[in-house]
Amino acid sequence: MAGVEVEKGKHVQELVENGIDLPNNYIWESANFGIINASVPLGDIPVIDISQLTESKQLDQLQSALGSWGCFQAINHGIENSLVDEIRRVAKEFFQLPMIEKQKYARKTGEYYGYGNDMIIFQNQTLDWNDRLYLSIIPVEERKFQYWPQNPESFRRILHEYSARIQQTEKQLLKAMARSLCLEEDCFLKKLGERRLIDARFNFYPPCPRPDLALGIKPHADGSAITFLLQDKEVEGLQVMKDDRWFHVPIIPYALLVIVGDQMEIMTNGIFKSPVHTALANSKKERHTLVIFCTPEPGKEIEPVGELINDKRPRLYKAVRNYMDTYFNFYQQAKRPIDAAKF
Ligand SMILES: O=C(O)CCC(=O)C(=O)O
Ligand SMILES: [Fe+2]
Repeated sequence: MAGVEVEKGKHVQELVENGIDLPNNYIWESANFGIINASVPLGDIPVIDISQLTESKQLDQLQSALGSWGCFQAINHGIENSLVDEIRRVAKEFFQLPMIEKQKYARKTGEYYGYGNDMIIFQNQTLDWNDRLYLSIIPVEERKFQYWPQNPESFRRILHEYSARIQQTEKQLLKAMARSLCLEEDCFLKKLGERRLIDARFNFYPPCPRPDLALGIKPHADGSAITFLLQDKEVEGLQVMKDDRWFHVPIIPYALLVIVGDQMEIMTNGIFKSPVHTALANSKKERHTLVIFCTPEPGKEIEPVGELINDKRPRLYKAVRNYMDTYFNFYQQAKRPIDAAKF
């Protein structure tokens, strides 16, 4: 990925603090997957107690959720409410720091990690109304601590605890996903590799002067295997597409929204769906979310599981290595990035 960024823009927060009108490069003529619409229906997204995934009823529920919505609200995920409160608090405190303090962790042009805003990859790209802090959390030895805030003082400790819990949940869920498809339970874990990566992306959406014209995050499908999204406790904004229609994702304050990523769609030969989703901007309230991306070990080749290819279901995807390299080429086109991996 390094080197593809053509230019680095201003943080959204700086635009807001300088009181300027919405710049042209944030304005969507019409979003690729439909126009911005704040009045879509609330989605009936399945809610699954993931402490019960040993039971066949819950496994059936899981399979059905991931094959239709491509996401579900996980409750009883093993991360205590107090830790969720803590991570929300330190994230908010970080984004409230003066710009000069946050800039100590600034993302370098062309790199992923650090504090920054939407990467400018195309000359005429429409930008997301969002600032973010992007950190690699697993494997622990590969953390780039120069980007891990030391202010607020407890940030690193709390993120470390959260990472450990997420890592357990990821493993448990990847096994359950395999079992729900009658596959050997380590099947996805092996495909993704021992040294697979987990990244954290703290999203901050400042209030936006024209939420009818700008988007918090453009429509996209995640390039991960699976994603854990901790929504803002109070402020809505996330929409997910199902059968070509948009739905609001309801807030369940301590649930994690588990989203199928493109790698999982490839491994399951299209049985699990990597859904297109977007986040709206909000005129009055700021919004914070924490997104955890679980991705394959770098260089691993990802392809459909053999057992999921048969006469009724021909192979849909090629083997793909370093899928994220192709990801941004499709980022802003009117098709899902995963189409790059189709035959
Ligand atoms: O913040 C949200 O609600 C969505 C974020 C998201 O989809 C992402 O960071 O990939
Ligand atoms: Fe996403």
